[in-house]
Amino acid sequence: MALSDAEKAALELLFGKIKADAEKIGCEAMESLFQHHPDTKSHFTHMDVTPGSQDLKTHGGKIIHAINDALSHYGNLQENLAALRELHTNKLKLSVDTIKLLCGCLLEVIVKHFPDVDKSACDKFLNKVAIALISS
Ligand code: HEM
Repeated sequence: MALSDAEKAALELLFGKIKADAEKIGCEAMESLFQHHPDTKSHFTHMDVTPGSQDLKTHGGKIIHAINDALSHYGNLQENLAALRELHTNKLKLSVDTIKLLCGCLLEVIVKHFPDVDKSACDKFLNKVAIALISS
């Protein structure tokens, strides 16, 4: 189901705050991914995956900015995420289920930092991003 205007507005407000701490929050999501799903580390052998490493902060920041950008282009998600879809589908050969693992970890981290978040709207949006990141 599509996000309502109210849900989208609330998420924009939320991501405005998340963006201000993008590296920290993105890094925590990556740490959670590796903790709960250690197999996913195999995609990051070229990075320092030690918790709190600069690599994880930089990469985490990129993820948050990409998701925030996708929210700004919500009506046009497919086009906005075309380059990242090419990367994650064709180059990295990830499945949508693997992408959703990170979405789940990110949601957990967001709830920790912003307990009042509309969890279901956030989950709905992250799910749409996951689907748009992988072409079947
Ligand atoms: C919501 C989910 C995700 C988003 C928004 C996302 C976003 C991104 C972004 C923005 C980049 C950087 C692209 C660039 O530098 O041009 C990237 C790279 C990458 N992503 Fe994802 N990603 C997601 C999920 C995942 C998952 C679950 C994995 C693996 C388990 C993964 C593996 C990678 C890898 C290996 C790279 C290349 C890293 C590098 O060499 O710099 N991504 N992703």
